[in-house]
Amino acid sequence: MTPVAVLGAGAWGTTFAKVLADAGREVRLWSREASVAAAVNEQHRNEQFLPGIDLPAGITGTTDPAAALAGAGIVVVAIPSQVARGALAPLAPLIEPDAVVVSLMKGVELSTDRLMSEVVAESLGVPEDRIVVVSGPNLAKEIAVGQPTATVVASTNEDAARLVATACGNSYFRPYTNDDVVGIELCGAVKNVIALAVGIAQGMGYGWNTAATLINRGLVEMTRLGVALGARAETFAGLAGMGDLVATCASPLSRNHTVGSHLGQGLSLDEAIAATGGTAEGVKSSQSVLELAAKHGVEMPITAGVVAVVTGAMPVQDLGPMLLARPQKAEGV
Ligand SMILES: NC(=O)C1=CN([C@@H]2O[C@H](COP(=O)(O)OP(=O)(O)OC[C@H]3O[C@@H](n4cnc5c(N)ncnc54)[C@H](O)[C@@H]3O)[C@@H](O)[C@H]2O)C=CC1
Ligand SMILES: O=C(CO)COP(=O)(O)O
Repeated sequence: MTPVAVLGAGAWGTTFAKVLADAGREVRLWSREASVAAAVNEQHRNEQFLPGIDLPAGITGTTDPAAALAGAGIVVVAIPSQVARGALAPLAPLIEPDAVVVSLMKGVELSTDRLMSEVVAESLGVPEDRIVVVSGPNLAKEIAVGQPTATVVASTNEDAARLVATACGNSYFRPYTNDDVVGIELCGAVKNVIALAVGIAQGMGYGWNTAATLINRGLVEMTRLGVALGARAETFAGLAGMGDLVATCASPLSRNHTVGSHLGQGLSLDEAIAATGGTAEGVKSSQSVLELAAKHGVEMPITAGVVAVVTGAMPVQDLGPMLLARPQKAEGV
């Protein structure tokens, strides 16, 4: 078995490295922070991004991308979506010619509206049949302590999906394969936007009826966009769609939910992001998701409302009244 390289040693990159190591793989974890790489090697810890978790000895930290990538048959990318292209492009010559590249990222690139599988393929020069995406109800802090969960491993190439599923499946992490890459990626990106909306509502003091309404109508609008982009409607009812909506919209561990909650309590966007810490992808991806929707003539009212709030075009108190004032209609996608 070849080693696995994980690029990005944040909360999820480090946790996924642990998942792989617990599944028996040798893992090289590339970090841009020398202190993180040193702590992984010397203390088997990453206190900066994943505090309190002991990491297996099978994970080696490095700041040298060549050392991480040499001989790696699987390369996992866990870098925030908006900086992924710039971070990955210089690494293209270092990727092994037959390596499978896995995106763990849940966002859509601003200004290009590209999905992360497209960003990875373009920036690393890897063909679509060697790209895999992993998405599901996967809150890093729960998985890092071994709580059971499932995920979806998606690729247009079934062999590549199986390779990655075999590499990461262990006693607490259960992967299901899927060939609907576009659908799985949209699930991951749009659920973050809906989690912002639910967080806002809960921060304003609203309860579970409001949350359930946003989650369910969020599912409808993410499905509508997905179908317009060629995804299968049933993908959105699966783990990466409904499953991750439940996890992200309900858990205080979600950074997107937390940013939303701070906004609902009256903090400014900058204050909400600072008070949350970590990467809340929905803040920027809400804008690229809405642009994608506009290009395809798809209506996404909750996403539009979140964009209006995070761009400062609408006060947070107006989000609910705006959504409820929309014309009545029949239920359905
Ligand atoms: N944390 C979680 O529970 C989950 C996160 N994800 C997704 O994984 C991706 C990464 O998220 P986290 O690891 O949680 O973020 P994080 O905020 O914990 O860590 C971000 C990591 O990216 C690195 N980084 C930032 N800018 C960089 C650059 N320009 N070049 C190289 N490295 C850079 C940081 O050094 C850090 O290691 C996001 O797309 C997120 O939506 C997906 C599932 C679960
Ligand atoms: O994607 C996640 C859970 O599946 C993590 O959500 P946050 O990025 O909102 O923390």
